[in-house]
Formats: sequence, structure tokens, C-alpha cells
Amino acid sequence: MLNWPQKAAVALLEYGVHDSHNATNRQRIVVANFFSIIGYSITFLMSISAFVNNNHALGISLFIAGCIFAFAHFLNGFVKHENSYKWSANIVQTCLIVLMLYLVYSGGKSNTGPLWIYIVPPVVFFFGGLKLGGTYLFLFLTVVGMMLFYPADSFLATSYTFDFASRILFSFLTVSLLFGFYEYSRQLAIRHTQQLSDKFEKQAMTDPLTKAPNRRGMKEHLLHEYARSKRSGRNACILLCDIDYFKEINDKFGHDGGDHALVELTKLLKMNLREQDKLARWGGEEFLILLPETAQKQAYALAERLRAAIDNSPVSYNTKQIHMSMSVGLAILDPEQSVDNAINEADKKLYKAKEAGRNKVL
Ligand SMILES: Nc1nc2c(ncn2[C@@H]2O[C@H](COP(=O)(O)OP(=O)(O)OP(=O)(O)O)[C@@H](O)[C@H]2O)c(=O)[nH]1
Repeated sequence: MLNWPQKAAVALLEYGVHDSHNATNRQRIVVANFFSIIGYSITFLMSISAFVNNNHALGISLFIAGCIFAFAHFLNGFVKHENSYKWSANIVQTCLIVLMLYLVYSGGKSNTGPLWIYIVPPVVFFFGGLKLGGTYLFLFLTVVGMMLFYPADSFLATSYTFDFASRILFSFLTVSLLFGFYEYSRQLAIRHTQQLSDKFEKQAMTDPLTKAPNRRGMKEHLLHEYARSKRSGRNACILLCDIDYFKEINDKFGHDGGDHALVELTKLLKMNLREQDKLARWGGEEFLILLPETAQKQAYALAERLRAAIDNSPVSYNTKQIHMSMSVGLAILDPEQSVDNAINEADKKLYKAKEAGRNKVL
């Protein structure tokens, strides 16, 4: 259970996060909010301090910056837009950069203003990434360099010693390079994690033996097609195919022979299907084929062609021939009914095809 200060902190950080945001955008909003909160908390405090020290110009500048940071924070909440965090992040960055330039220009309190510019690299790299963040940083560094070293302090309202200015610039450059390298490593790690996650996701949806989608992979295709036929009003069909007497094939040719037959059968089915059709290994010796935007008559003709192709193409295995046949149950993927209904219907038809002597389409 969170106590009330923790709850308040969470509410402030997650301000503007909606259910529609994905995990990455949620994180960006939270970080944009975090930077805004840090931004206005510090600038308001510094502003009070500047007023107390009778530095009104600095006090007003910091107060305005604080208001802009606060605006960036609350923008996420009252603009209900998918990209509102980007605007908020842009405001935070721009305001920060302008404020930092002003601190360099004016010297801030007791000429310590330039010491704040180290906040810039992490912020611009986080929001802009390596390329955009690097570009912003390069421009910022060029402007700061000009301000610090232009003859006769023409772009400064104060004056810095040469030693101070050059150390500020070199240390800033070092910090920027370190953050740039950190950002580069972070992006590499994110890309690597994403690639791994895509690979595992693909593996989880693929049958390792035949490399065809498995039941889980096919469920995605079925739901996608079901939604599409609901919109278009055009039916799809499904074929549930089961190899006849497969146990006998295993008994006769061994498990490896059975595996080989399954792989070759998958290739044969794929060869006889159209580009848009989807084939999946539904179970042991059972395959499910999805035929998008296909009427029952066409689906029947296609199923009959597949059945005949399997029946007439024995598979070679170790100098022997494995002859296979398959029974097929056909069902319409009716948008008025559920996907499970269609699968049950195809299953019943398949059972009847088996009962009627196998090697049949029903
Ligand atoms: N080699 C191999 N065999 C499998 C695999 N998955 C399931 N099987 C076998 O497939 C056989 C299916 O047998 P049954 O369900 O009795 O069906 P069947 O012999 O094809 O008979 P009908 O379907 O009634 O025509 C079983 O012996 C399973 O062990 C696999 O990945 N590789």
C-alpha cells in the first residue's frame, strides 16, 4: 500500500498517462513529467533566491522558465492527444536550452550560471536520441562557445576569465561525449532486446518441425481475417486437414519417417495454395488452412485439389515411398458467428469425412 506522499508523487509523475498509451510512451510521459517537475521546482526556488538578492532580471527569467516547465507538465493532462508528451518534451528542452543560454549570458548568481549547463546533455539525448540530441548539443555548444570567447565579451552581460570559460567548455564537451556514448549503448541494448523479443515472439508462433505457424500463430491470422470479413462482409473459409492413418506411417517408417512426411506434406500444401492463404500446423498430423475472401464453392475446389495432390504425390524417404492421403473438413468463417464456431464446424465435417472412408473433402 502506498502512503499519501507516494501516491501524490505517482499521480504527478503519471499525469497524462492513459490506458491507450503503450509501455514506451508511458515511460516517455513519466520522464517528460519528471524533467518538468525537476525543472519548475529548481527554477522557482532559484527565482525566489534571485528576488531575495535583488536580482530582479534573473528572478523574472527564472520565474517565467518555471511557469513554462509547469505548463509542459500539465499539457500532458489537458491535451488528450497521442503525441502530447512530444510537445511537452519539446517545450522542456527548448525552455531548458534558452534558460541555460540566459544563465551563461547573465552569469546567474555570482557568475555561477554556466555551472548549470551540464543538465542539457542527458535531457536532449533522452528526448531526441543520439542523432537529434547530438545535433542540438552541437548547436548549443557552438552558441555557448561563441558567447564565452567572442572578443570583448560582446555576447555576455558579464565577464568570465579565460581559464574558467575554457574549462567549462572542455568539461561540458567531456560530459556530452560520455552521455552520447551512454545513449549509444542504451540504444544498442534496446535494439538487441527488441530483436530478441521479436525472435521469441516468432518462435512462440511457429511450429519447429514444419516451420509453419502453429495453433497460436494461426489464431492471430484467424482473428485478423474474422475482423476483416466483418468489415467487408465477405466470407472466408477454413479447411481442417488430417492425414489418414498417420499412426501406420509412423509404425512403418519410424518416427523420423513420420516427421519427414509431415515436412514434405507442408511443402506440398504450400505449393498448391495461393499467396494470401495461410497454412498452420494445428496439431500432431492436423493442419488448418485459412482461405481469405473465398466462397464455399471455390474453397471446396481448392480443398479437392489439395487432397488429390497429396494422394498423388508419394514422399521419398530412404529409397522408400511414403504414400499419404488426407481428409478435409470445410467451414465458412461467417462474420455473424464466432471463429470457434467455424473451427467446431470444420472439425465435425472432418470427423464425418473420416467416417465416410477418409481421403475426402466434406
Ligand atoms: N512422426 C510424428 N508423429 C506424430 C507427430 N505428432 C503426432 N504424431 C502421431 O500421429 C499419430 C496420430 O494417430 P491417430 O490420432 O490415431 O490418427 P491416425 O492414425 O492418423 O488415424 P486417423 O486420423 O483416424 O485417420 C499418432 O501416432 C501420433 O504419435 C509428430 O510430430 N511426428
